[in-house]
Amino acid sequence: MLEIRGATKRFGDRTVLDDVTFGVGAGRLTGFVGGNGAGKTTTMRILLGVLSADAGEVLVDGRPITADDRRGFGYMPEERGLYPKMRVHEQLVYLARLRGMRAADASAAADELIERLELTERRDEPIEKLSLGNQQRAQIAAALVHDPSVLVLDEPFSGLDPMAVETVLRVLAERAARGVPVLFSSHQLDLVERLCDDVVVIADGRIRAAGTRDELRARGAGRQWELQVGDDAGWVRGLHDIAVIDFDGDYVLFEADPVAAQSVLRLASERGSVERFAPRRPTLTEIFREVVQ
Ligand SMILES: Nc1ncnc2c1ncn2[C@@H]1O[C@H](COP(=O)(O)OP(=O)(O)OP(=O)(O)O)[C@@H](O)[C@H]1O
Repeated sequence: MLEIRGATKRFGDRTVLDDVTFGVGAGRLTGFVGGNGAGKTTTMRILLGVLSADAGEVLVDGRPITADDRRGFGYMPEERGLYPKMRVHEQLVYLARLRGMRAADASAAADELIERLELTERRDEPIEKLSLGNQQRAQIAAALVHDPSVLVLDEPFSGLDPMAVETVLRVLAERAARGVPVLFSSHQLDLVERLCDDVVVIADGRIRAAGTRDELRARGAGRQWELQVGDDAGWVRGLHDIAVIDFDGDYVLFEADPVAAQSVLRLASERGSVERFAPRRPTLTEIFREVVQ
């Protein structure tokens, strides 16, 4: 378990992180979402120790983090940092050796990742000759090659095509399944919604929501309702204490408190058959919009 507690960071007189607290559980894929300038990169740099916080602490398994813990981390920084002239396999072996791996193990780990990330045909090409998407895959391989105990990845999916997203996701999910806490930032809420076990939302340097993906979605549930009736549902639009969001013949999506929603259901069943009546769980994008307001 990786945790950050009460982290505050100021640049000059600007507070860019304000009492940031959240955890990344062992074996959990945790998405870190927030708009431009929200504080994701700054938080990740503090987790990695490349930036120090003005207040707060970073913990591993409940105790203060050490330099030794950090040596075991895998990090994909915002400013991608591979050597342009080095060849992919050579680069990965070099990085793994820096982290103390034996030459044969480093080479085997590099080859395994090259295969898993579908870079086999680029194995011996210099990084600078690769397409941007392939450079990104090589970056991800660089973060993983020394078999890290924790993974912190800044926008690992940006610039990847949908097939590459799936490939990278499989590799990350596999690491998480081995018990590694995985934190990654992303602007792509649809991706986070699909991929993550847990979600942390940051805006203006403050954590606005954190929890399992399903908890977050359930939090927003209970206000929107879907009703499908046997014939025309137009009468719902004439009701007062509800707000119709979407209407299509025999279907209506509306916002209402639970009591008002129940009275809509009662009216509907008095009028005829009710095919479906259920609360609608909002998407992560909707939750995000709401919590960052
Ligand atoms: N070294 C610095 N000096 C001054 N301000 C900084 C510095 N680094 C970051 N900031 C400011 O801190 C705020 C948070 O930046 P940060 O890079 O953490 O956001 P982010 O959520 O990663 O954004 P993005 O999604 O755009 O990368 C921004 O307003 C940024 O301008």
